[in-house]
Amino acid sequence: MTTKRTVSLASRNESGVGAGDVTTQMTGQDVLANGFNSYKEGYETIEKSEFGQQFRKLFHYVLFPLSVLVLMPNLVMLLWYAMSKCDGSYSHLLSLFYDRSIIDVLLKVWSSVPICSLFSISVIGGYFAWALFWMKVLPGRRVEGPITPNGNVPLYKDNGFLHYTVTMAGFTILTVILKSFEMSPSIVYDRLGELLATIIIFSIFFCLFLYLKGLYAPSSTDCGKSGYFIFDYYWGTELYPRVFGIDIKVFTNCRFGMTVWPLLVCCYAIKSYELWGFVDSMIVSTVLQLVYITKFFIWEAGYMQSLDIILDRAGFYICWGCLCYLPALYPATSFFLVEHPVVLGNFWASIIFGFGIGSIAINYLADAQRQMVRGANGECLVWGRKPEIIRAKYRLESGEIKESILLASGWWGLSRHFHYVPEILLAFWWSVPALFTYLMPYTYVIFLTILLIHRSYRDDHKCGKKYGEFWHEYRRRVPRRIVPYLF
Ligand SMILES: NC(=O)C1=CN([C@@H]2O[C@H](COP(=O)(O)OP(=O)(O)OC[C@H]3O[C@@H](n4cnc5c(N)ncnc54)[C@H](OP(=O)(O)O)[C@@H]3O)[C@@H](O)[C@H]2O)C=CC1
Ligand SMILES: CC(C)CCC[C@@H](C)[C@H]1CC[C@H]2C3=CC=C4C[C@@H](O)CC[C@]4(C)[C@H]3CC[C@]12C
Repeated sequence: MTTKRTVSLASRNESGVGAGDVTTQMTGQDVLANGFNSYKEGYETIEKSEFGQQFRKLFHYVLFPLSVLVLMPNLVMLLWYAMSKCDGSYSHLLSLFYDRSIIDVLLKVWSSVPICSLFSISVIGGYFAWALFWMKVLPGRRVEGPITPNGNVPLYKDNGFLHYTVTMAGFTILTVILKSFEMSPSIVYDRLGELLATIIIFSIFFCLFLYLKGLYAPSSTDCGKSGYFIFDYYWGTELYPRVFGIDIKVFTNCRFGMTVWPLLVCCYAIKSYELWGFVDSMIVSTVLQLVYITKFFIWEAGYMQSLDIILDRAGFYICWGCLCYLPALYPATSFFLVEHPVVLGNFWASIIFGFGIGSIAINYLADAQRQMVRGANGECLVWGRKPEIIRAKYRLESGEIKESILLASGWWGLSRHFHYVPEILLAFWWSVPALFTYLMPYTYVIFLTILLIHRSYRDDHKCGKKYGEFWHEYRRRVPRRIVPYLF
């Protein structure tokens, strides 16, 4: 409960905001009572019985995270095995299970590669050293992340794009040097299995370290535990852990996951070139992925305001996910194309490329629009008109009332997560060069669709809790979740 103090929450005219604002006049107490409680009530009706509550708790804190912890490392290795040893065919992979038990198949897969070999330790260790070095020394403007529920404002060095450029340049130089020794970075394609196995094992211990660090030496007050070890290990115990000044989530998500992805895509393209020469399907898919990743690094400061950073703690889900799952799955279409080259011809290659670039552009514009409106405090034009905005109030843990802008026009007026539509489409466009004979090249698009639908619910839940009645007002104005008029 907050102390009963009156706060004027609708200083619309004082702040000089335009016609699209919500004109709600409430006290701080009213907002917190009406907004937060109504949301909570809706949530609590689901948990009617004592049994229901207990089961929900058990599922949320133990069963679900435990399943993810057990399944994901094995699924990553099975994905690699299907890609490299089963001709990219899931039915071929499934046929292994006909005459063997699951354990036998998993043993076969894991034992087919050396774990922690000198090669894999050198490659992964070498990349870690490279990324940490440049992350530390490259300059960048200081960017403030959004204020956390505990009132902390995390600071970042915005050197992601520079880091990406230096790394891609370094990769090009390394490729030339290796060539003079008759070697090639395509060895990464040949030995991906042992690299994945090694990083999986390393990351499991790394997440344990993060769990302990959050409990015994947290970097800020945005930390804590639920009391369930499995859940805390899976979810993390700290929002913004730093080690020797290195922001762990920036490292795992951006300097590792998002940077290793383009490196792998390039290694696979080189392998394809070595096998077949120039193949247009590989080129289209590779260039679209590289444009998308370049866009990500241009927008990296914006990523610091996304769910991964402001809501998800540094645990197995995000850190293990970005160290292992992302490098295995996200470039999977390129891996597939190495052994399944397709000649598209200029016409289809240009059509696919054009749609891919269009989708990337719309996704970027939607993300940028929201940031622009917030940055300009609503004093700007959206699609040539004054933006419709909601000045949404929320309360920090300390009880302090803050204000944020919710944009309800432009891309954000079409649906509440319209930017997910081009995000899914762009992934489709870089997968479709593999055509439709196999399911494998669409694994990422399928995963992404599920992830983003689930994420839209998570975000609604988070924003409903944070903004209460203001979020409901936004939902009334923009009723569709992702697809305009439909869903
Ligand atoms: N390829 C992949 O695997 C994935 C890619 N993505 C992409 O990453 C990017 C970021 O997406 P994501 O992190 O999911 O979420 P968003 O960038 O949409 O961030 C969600 C946050 O934005 C704020 N917000 C919500 N609605 C509005 C509004 N109408 N006006 C202003 N602010 C609003 C809220 O934060 P606040 O608390 O600040 O109000 C909300 O929690 C997108 O381009 C997405 O497509 C996302 C997930 C997976
Ligand atoms: C079950 C888990 C192991 C699954 C782990 C999933 C994570 C690897 C991914 C979850 C959300 C993903 C991302 C969110 C937003 C992004 C911005 C976009 O422009 C680029 C991709 C990404 C950084 C993306 C990366 C993987 C996730 C963190």
